[in-house]
Amino acid sequence: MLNATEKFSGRVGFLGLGIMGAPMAQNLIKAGCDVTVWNRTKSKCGPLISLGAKYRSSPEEVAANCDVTFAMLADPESAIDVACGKNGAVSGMGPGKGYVDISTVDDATAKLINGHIKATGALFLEAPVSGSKKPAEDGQLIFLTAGDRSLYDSVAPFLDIMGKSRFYLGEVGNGAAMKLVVNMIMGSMMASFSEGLLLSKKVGLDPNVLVEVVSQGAISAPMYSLKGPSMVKSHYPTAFPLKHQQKDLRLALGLADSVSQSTPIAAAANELYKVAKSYGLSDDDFSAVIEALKAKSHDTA
Ligand SMILES: NC(=O)C1=CN([C@@H]2O[C@H](COP(=O)(O)OP(=O)(O)OC[C@H]3O[C@@H](n4cnc5c(N)ncnc54)[C@H](OP(=O)(O)O)[C@@H]3O)[C@@H](O)[C@H]2O)C=CC1
Ligand SMILES: O=CCCC(=O)O
Repeated sequence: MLNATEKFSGRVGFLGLGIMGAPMAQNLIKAGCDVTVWNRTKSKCGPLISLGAKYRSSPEEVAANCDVTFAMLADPESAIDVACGKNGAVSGMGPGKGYVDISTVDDATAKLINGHIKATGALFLEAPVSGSKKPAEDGQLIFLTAGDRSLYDSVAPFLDIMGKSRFYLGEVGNGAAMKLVVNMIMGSMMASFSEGLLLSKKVGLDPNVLVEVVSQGAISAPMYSLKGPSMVKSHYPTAFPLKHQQKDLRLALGLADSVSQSTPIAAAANELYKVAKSYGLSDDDFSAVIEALKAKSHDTA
């Protein structure tokens, strides 16, 4: 089993090589880690194999051949399937091993996977991340972890390759909850920003100037400066897929419901993302939510 003094010497598995998983695994390889990859669509493993990664043909085989296995999957369904399904990672786990799920899921999913992993004698850590495609490429992610403290300590050197900071939040479920609260705020912020861009244009202002004004004041956020100029041009190059933002709002609303917390702004934002999905924008960046508002006001400019 890995420990903090055996920096980078353990065998590391990585399941899920999408927008986030691929650059995260790449950073581990570039740092000299012994990485074995698997992805549902095998072709995405190619570039990482070229960089030195090993390949195994199922999550089970990856887990069986690695000390610690990371998973970065789309949603609760895929996270459960890859961990607990046929030839899933659980089948290859056992005492001395660890499973770290980085996917954004709800607390019930994190607890379910934790239960299956722990039943094998292995350790479990949930570790969803804040930060998008570029921070993943730059090793600047923020890890929101919870679960087995000893696994957290063991994998800290790997988290530090992929990220700039890490939080340990205690019981399994707290990582998912923190991530969902953060993304609930983010989804509402983007919906509100979209309304502002369209309103500024409708009243004859230059939305590019609005972006500049916002960037200099108290509501400045990197997200606005980063996405605003493209949104003005109706360009939505995908960093965080809109379908995932809507999934996170849906899960956050479920979390709020479970504790009878009122979240009317997030609920309204969720409806907008659902409209955007119905327009075929699921795989565009989540900033494409602005298109839902354009259609509502019959403004296609
Ligand atoms: N993009 C971002 O900015 C961020 C995303 N996240 C979260 O990270 C996770 C991954 O995001 P991202 O990389 O952007 O997403 P992508 O959609 O790019 O990648 C999703 C990954 O999940 C795999 N997958 C999907 N369904 C299944 C399934 N049924 N069985 C097996 N594998 C499956 C995909 O495999 P395949 O290649 O075969 O489709 C792919 O590897 C999500 O939970 C997202 O919410 C968190 C922070 C930032
Ligand atoms: O889950 C996606 C988060 C994107 C970000 O934090 O920029």
